[in-house]
Amino acid sequence: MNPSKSQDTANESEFTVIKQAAMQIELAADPDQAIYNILSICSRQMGLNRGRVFLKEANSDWLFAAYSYGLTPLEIERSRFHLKEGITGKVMATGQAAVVPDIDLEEDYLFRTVDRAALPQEPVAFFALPLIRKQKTVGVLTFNRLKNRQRSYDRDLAFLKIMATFISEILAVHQLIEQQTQHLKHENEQLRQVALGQGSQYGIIGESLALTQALDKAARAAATPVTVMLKGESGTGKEKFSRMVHRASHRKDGPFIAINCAAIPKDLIEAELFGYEKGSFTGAHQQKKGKFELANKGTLFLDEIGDLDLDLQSKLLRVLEEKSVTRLGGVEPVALDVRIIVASHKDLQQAVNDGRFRLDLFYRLNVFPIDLPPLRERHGDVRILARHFLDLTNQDYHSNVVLARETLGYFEQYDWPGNIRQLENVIKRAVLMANEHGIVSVATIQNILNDERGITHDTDMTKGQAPTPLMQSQLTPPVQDFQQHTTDTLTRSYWKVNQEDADMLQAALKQARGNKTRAAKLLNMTPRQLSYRLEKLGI
Ligand SMILES: Nc1ncnc2c1ncn2[C@@H]1O[C@H](COP(=O)(O)OP(=O)(O)OP(=O)(O)O)[C@@H](O)[C@H]1O
Repeated sequence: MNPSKSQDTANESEFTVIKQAAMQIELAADPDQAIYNILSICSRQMGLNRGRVFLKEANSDWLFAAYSYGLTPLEIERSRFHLKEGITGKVMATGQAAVVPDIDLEEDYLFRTVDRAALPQEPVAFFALPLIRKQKTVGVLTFNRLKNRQRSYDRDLAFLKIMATFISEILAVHQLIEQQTQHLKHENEQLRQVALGQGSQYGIIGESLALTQALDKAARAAATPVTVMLKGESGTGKEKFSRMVHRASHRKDGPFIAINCAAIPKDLIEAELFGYEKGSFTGAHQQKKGKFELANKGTLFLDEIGDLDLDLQSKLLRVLEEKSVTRLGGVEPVALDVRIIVASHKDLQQAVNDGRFRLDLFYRLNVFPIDLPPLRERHGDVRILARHFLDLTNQDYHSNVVLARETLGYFEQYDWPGNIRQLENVIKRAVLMANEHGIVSVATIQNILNDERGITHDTDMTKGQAPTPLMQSQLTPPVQDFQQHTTDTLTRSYWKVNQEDADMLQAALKQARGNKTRAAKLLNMTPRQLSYRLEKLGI
């Protein structure tokens, strides 16, 4: 071949190799792969063998082969040089490239990595180039090649300088990615801790993204006087969040007053909310402050706001607009300084569309909505909550019950229509029904859930349709007064008394050694409710 033609071909193939090597910079996120590819290209296409990239070990004066091509694991392990040792050490110290034309004639060549016998018998050359970043030597790139080849040392050196630049670039980009990832991880962890800390401080347990987002919003709302609307299915923690907003706000030393608009008979709720003057209606024997007045300088939580009838809705709107309340039968308005938090498991927008909720009131209340996720969307939280409720129940019952591993798995795939309240209730019941070894099996949980099949969980928030009221027990004792009524309604939500509950009542009695007051406490009901149920069930 004529010499200039062969030179052209060599240039062309070198250019192709450089292009291939340059493309590896795109892989900088995976430096193992990117640098391995470059060292492999150098060996296979340029005859530059046993490529190694030496970097400094953290907090030591030793260099090690962080990346290599064509070396055995043992050779890689032996590739360690002190900063003052050999040619590699010199290049690291001086930042100058070194070419050893014949390693057998070079005193500083240590033969540490590869035995001489393992190399070709003919003379072998060695190249060592500094890897430079911001004028600092950060590592050394080394190769062997046969001494007697057509390509000049200068030409190989020039080519390797380009490779060293690519490798330095890859290391730098990788370091940047690592730093940024670490920074983001750190930031994420801090945010997670803040959100978790916010929650656990207020007894709100869980780590899921959906919950953390809700916690973050609640924390923001707490810092302002804004009206908050908590939206979520029954048992998702609306009351718990309302307490958090109050306690995290500057009103925390003021009163927190909660009222469940659905639990109070229609004809009594107005007096409950706004108060009344003595003699204003039959039975009003003395003046009474309403919830608004009681919540002055604090927070008023109006739960199930969607259950207020239209007439009361307009009265409520007036109070909110005028920031004052006039007791029933009174004339003097009382000025109010109250943060309002409302909650509804109903879709209030739908209620507005259906003409069941006033649009102007909706706008006044829906200033800062916070969606509370149902348990089925809080991935990972079911396990944490289950363990949390188990600990609490074990403490309360002085027991040491554990959940079988499969039980936790079963919990995770269950839909939890009654959300956290249902999970809490199921755990309490499960502790009472654990086997003689104190283990709760999946079968026990299935029995408990089967018992509950008659309960209609009101999930209007997700379905956007008219709610079906929670099934009330046929055996509900007569209501004594508002307070009792409210508490009873909350406790009763998951109590559907039927023959199947007999087992549980008996288990509680056994655990309480026949003491009904203690058994009632274990079951989260009043002694009167327990006696009533025992009587009806003929126990
Ligand atoms: N994230 C949570 N961590 C621990 N316990 C929780 C959490 N959320 C709710 N709970 C518990 O679950 C039960 C139901 O919560 P809460 O009463 O706040 O729900 P709700 O949405 O107001 O229900 P409803 O709409 O039926 O009134 C309570 O016993 C509460 O303490």
